[in-house]
Amino acid sequence: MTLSTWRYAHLALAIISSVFLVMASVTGAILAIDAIQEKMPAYRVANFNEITLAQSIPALHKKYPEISEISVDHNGFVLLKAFDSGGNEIDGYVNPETGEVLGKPVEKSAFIQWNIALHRSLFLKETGRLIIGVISFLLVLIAISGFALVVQRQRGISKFFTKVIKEYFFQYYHVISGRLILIPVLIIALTGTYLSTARFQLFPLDNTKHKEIIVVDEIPEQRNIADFKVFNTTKLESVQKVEFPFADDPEEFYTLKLNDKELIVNQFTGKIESEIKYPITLLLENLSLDLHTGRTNIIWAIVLAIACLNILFFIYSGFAITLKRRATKIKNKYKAKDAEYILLVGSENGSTFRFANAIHEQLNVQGKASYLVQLNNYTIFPKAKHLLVFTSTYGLGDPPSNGNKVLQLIDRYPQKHKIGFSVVGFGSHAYPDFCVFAKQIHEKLSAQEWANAVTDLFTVDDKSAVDFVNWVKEWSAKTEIELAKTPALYAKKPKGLHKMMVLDKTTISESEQTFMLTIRVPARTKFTSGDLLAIYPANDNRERLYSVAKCNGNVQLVVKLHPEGLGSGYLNNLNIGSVIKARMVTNASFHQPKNKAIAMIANGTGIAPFLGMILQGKKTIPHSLYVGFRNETQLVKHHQSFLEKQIKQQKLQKYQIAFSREQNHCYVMDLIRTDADYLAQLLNNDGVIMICGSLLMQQDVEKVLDEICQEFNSKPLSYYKDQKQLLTDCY
Ligand SMILES: Cc1cc2nc3c(=O)[nH]c(=O)nc-3n(C[C@H](O)[C@H](O)[C@H](O)COP(=O)(O)O)c2cc1C
Repeated sequence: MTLSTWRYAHLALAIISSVFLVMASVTGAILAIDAIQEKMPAYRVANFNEITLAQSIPALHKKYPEISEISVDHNGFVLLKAFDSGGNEIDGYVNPETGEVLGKPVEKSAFIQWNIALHRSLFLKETGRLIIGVISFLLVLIAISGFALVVQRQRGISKFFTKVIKEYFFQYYHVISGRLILIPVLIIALTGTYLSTARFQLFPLDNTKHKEIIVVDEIPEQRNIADFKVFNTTKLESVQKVEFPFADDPEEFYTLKLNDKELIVNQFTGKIESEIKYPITLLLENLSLDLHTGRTNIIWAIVLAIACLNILFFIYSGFAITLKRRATKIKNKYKAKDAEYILLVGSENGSTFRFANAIHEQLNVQGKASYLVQLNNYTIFPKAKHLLVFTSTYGLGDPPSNGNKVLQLIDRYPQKHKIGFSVVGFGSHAYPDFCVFAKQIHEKLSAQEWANAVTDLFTVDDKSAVDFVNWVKEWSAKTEIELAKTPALYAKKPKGLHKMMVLDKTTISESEQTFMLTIRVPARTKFTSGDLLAIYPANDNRERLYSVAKCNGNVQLVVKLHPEGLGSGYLNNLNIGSVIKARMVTNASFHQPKNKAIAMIANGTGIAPFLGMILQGKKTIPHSLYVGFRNETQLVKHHQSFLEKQIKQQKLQKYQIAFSREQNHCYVMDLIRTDADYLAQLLNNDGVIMICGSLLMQQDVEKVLDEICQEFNSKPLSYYKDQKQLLTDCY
């Protein structure tokens, strides 16, 4: 069967059974937890597996002269029904070796009984049991089709447990957890199905009865139960129930109901008078019950509980995968017969549609008659000038399911006039057959008389917008049709954005092109100085990142307005009270090291994260700052007064400012040179240097620091870099 057939079978079965499966999984998990709990007051004695009936029965008789029955449940608890020598009735769990009463059997709570009824029969009696039986069987089929899908995805049974390539969260964990929990799910499903069939007596019944017993042996004078062979060879663990003889009458016997057979035993001689072996169907029913409920083994009960919860995750993630696949809507303004640009898309999970749609929309905006269609809808396109094929590859270089017929269709529908074509393959180098199906289409089209290749085959690895733009540039140049060439436009839209409000903003002027913004982030946002704020100024996927200071729980940015700057222009246009959509990006490699002396080096807007780090600093840890600006502007004065305040509060040990365009022309490198001794010592004493600002400044500063390290510490700067004593965030 092909991948898509298995996939449709898997999906159809899941849809049909999902509601019942959810109910059965939830109640199943509750009952599995109940089975675990049931074992908690442990009435099972330590050497239970060793005790024989010959040891237990005489011991119990000593304490309880009148015993009617002993039963042993699936937990290994021994339940005694008897009267003691005082004539008191006993009905409880006992120690089988001493007769000590350990506890009373407890009835299942109403809640658990309600769950059992729902799980077994949906409160619909026989009809419900039938439905549950069918659902169990569907679960068997789902597990089998799921197994086949994993085998196909991993390319063979032998690679079943090899690495799964992560495409996205739901797809990845659906496969990963599916592989791990497949066997328990299959066992739950098979045993559930068997229990239902047994309930409806689909297998022939075994009505074997004990033969009529005629006792021929004489009654011995002394009866010694401990010597009965059958009691000596029967351990408690293989016993379900022992029914005791009513009276000292030769017609009364012991009835031993064991796990696999039933025996009638002479109460005077210990002779087995009759034996019935249970039919295999009954043994299977008991085994199914043990496996389905986890009643005999706590570890298995835990596995069952996990498997039930996992079924819920399968259902959720399975539907999330399907919805993602189906989310792609095709909107066409033109009909196939009128269109000049035919965009044929082969896609399994929908991502290739995103790229094709981006081209389709641009052609439409330019008034070109574009028609987007799935590969399998290939037909005659009477007015087509350009055929663009965008297709992914699956399995062993196989087509995606909406493109599995296209190679035959190309043969069946030869176009009637010359058409230019171009093929873009979407695939992943993680798979050995990279973009093989796109190659096949390219070759197929190249062999058609009517087809002219406008470009060579282009390939896109792992949905790379940059790779895609390489094709856009080439096709656009060849056809002279203008298309957007910024990769960000073809990349995935950002997710997880939060609303954030502008609390404060300084203004710019002719002499001051840098401004400061204070933004309130949602209450539970975790961030610290040195992290980045990601904004999307054009409401598309173009992202701009700004290094932040954390001041009183708010984000503080220092931004320089660039003439054509997308991000800086957007931020500058915001007013106090404006709300933006943005997200915080953790920048762990530029977090303030704890309990270490720090020298901070910055130029221009690079001061931003340090303003927060100084505020967050401790009085006992020395922090120093070296910063360079062009001119002494209003904002710089604002920074100065902030730094003075921090010096007074002992959060900052010292700071120095260099102005490159003021009279004395000083650069941040000059400040570092004059403090060489201090910085060399700082590094020697395990301190850290942090640099934030322009890449050019970083290069120059690192050069000077290297000279200092060589001169004072006889070590290169790279030594301290390796020790993580030099942290940088430059742009
Ligand atoms: C199960 C599976 C099998 C894949 N097999 C291949 C393959 O054989 N060759 C390849 O180049 N890419 C392979 N890929 C990667 C996809 O072709 C690639 O992610 C593509 O961008 C998906 O596009 P779509 O979302 O439009 O289907 C495979 C992906 C998955 C999930």
